[in-house]
Amino acid sequence: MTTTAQPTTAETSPAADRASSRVPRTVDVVVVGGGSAAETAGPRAAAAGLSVVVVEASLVGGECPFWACVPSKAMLLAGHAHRAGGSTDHDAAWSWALQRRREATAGLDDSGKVRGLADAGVELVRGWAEVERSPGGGGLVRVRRGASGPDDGPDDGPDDGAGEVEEIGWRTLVVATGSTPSAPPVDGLEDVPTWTSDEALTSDHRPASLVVLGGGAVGCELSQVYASFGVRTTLVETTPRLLASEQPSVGEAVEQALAGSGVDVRTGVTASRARTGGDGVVLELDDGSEVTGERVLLASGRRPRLECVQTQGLDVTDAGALAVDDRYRVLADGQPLDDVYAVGDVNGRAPYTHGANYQARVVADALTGHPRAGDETGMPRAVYTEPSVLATGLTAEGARDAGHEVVVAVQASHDTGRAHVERYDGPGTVELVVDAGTGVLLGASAVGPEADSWGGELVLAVRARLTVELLAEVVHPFPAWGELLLPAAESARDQVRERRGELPRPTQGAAEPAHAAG
Ligand SMILES: Cc1cc2nc3c(=O)[nH]c(=O)nc-3n(C[C@H](O)[C@H](O)[C@H](O)COP(=O)(O)OP(=O)(O)OC[C@H]3O[C@@H](n4cnc5c(N)ncnc54)[C@H](O)[C@@H]3O)c2cc1C
Ligand SMILES: NC(=O)c1ccc[n+]([C@@H]2O[C@H](COP(=O)([O-])OP(=O)(O)OC[C@H]3O[C@@H](n4cnc5c(N)ncnc54)[C@H](O)[C@@H]3O)[C@@H](O)[C@H]2O)c1
Repeated sequence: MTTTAQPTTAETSPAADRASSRVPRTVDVVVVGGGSAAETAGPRAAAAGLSVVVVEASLVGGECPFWACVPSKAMLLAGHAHRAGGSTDHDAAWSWALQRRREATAGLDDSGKVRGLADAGVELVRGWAEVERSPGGGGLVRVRRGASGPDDGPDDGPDDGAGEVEEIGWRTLVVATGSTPSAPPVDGLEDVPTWTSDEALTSDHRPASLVVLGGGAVGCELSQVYASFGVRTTLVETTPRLLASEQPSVGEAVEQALAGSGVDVRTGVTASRARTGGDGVVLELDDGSEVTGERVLLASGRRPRLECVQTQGLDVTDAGALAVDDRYRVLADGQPLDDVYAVGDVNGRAPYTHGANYQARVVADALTGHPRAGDETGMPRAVYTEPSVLATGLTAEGARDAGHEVVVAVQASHDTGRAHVERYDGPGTVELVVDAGTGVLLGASAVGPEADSWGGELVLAVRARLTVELLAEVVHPFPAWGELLLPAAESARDQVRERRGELPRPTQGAAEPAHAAG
């Protein structure tokens, strides 16, 4: 991300502050990083009467509204509409998609969000923060005004305080610095044209062809975006299937959907070398084959941003995230610190906007005198391809690792009233992971049109630790997509009953014949 934000009237004025900046003031809470997590935690703490400063080096709102969730969804929806319309005028459709993206991202203008913080009583300081902890608790942040990164010099924008260092004392620190794209170790990659998702979601350029490296959420979503607008798109994924951390039915269904959108999906192969040639870039794969494209889109994961606390003796997980306990207090030498929290992507536990927001709510409660443990049971994982994915809770492997004996029910069906009405014959897959003894739903995934919405029922079921006995009795309105859940719930229920030696009830089937009339 390269954008450096300019100050607005809602921010503290560096000129006015210059004198006072020599005498550090101390506030109750400093939040480093002004993304989703900060936008949730900051106003809640301020509403309780705490003095709160948010330090942001780039745009207030962080990744989600400007470079990630929002532009990618705008492009996915535009691409879906274009495919559904059947037009081959990709130029016109692309222009319209860019227009939709600009509207959705407010043209990369964060002034509305800046006003939101100010209205909530949160002070914003623009610049790059570095943290220092004091031995007795609390500490300082040093903010280099106008700098957007650790190695950036001051910019020469209208911020006449650019380059100044302001010190602000904190009683409690919340690290909410997010994550940044990480490039895989592929020889020659630094010498060929590449994009990260940040660049792909801000560029107006529609390449003739693209190689997407990585088949996680970013790779799947952005492959479908580009293929929808006529870009020859190849997706390369090391593991044997897409979305490999989910149950197998998820990746299989999404692969079918991407292939249907024109993506050439190559799984089980790793890029070993990149060179210029072909359409621009040639990527040599470890099975001896090659793929080419105008450029490579790096969708191979992200790493937490720890620069601001690097020298402060905080514990880091094997995955490079700040280690936290279940109250999101940061660990040092294995012990939680009472005055340092980490929320959002930087702790690596639930790297989604809703994950950041949930953790921030838990921490805001602690800051305002109501400490509690976070419970991420049922945290949803959505992928907004068409059809979309909603997964929650444990996979079968995760459940077994946690000591459960599991039954798994998988149902792939588009035989519902809704599919009939919408003439939909793509993937419609529900997979349930159930504790074999108790029948409690431990994890679930759904792939189908609008699964991100109707799959919410599975999120609630896992969070509330409901049984499949109950789930199989839930009635869905006809003709709603939610009817896809019934066959899987009944199958899981019957498997659990069989194990207990009880006779299975006769299943009724999700697809009532009424929809087939005529
Ligand atoms: C392409 C893409 C699509 C995505 N789509 C979705 C989606 O649809 N749904 C979903 O839930 N999630 C999605 N995500 C994930 C989501 O964007 C992140 O989980 C979320 O933005 C994390 O919020 P955060 O507050 O932890 O960090 P961020 O939003 O990254 O905010 C951190 C902020 O900290 C600032 N910062 C860092 N270090 C410093 C410092 N030293 N000083 C000052 N400021 C600093 C950064 O400038 C940044 O603005 C997507 C991610 C990508 C890449
Ligand atoms: N809808 C959403 O909520 C959403 C959307 C996009 C991203 N995100 C979040 O953004 C983060 C980053 O997503 P991501 O998809 O970049 O990361 P990821 O870690 O989920 O997936 C990266 C994939 O790249 C593959 N890979 C790594 N090196 C490779 C190589 N050399 N060749 C081929 N494949 C390689 C990995 O096997 C993995 O499957 C995640 O935390 C994700 O949850 C969320």
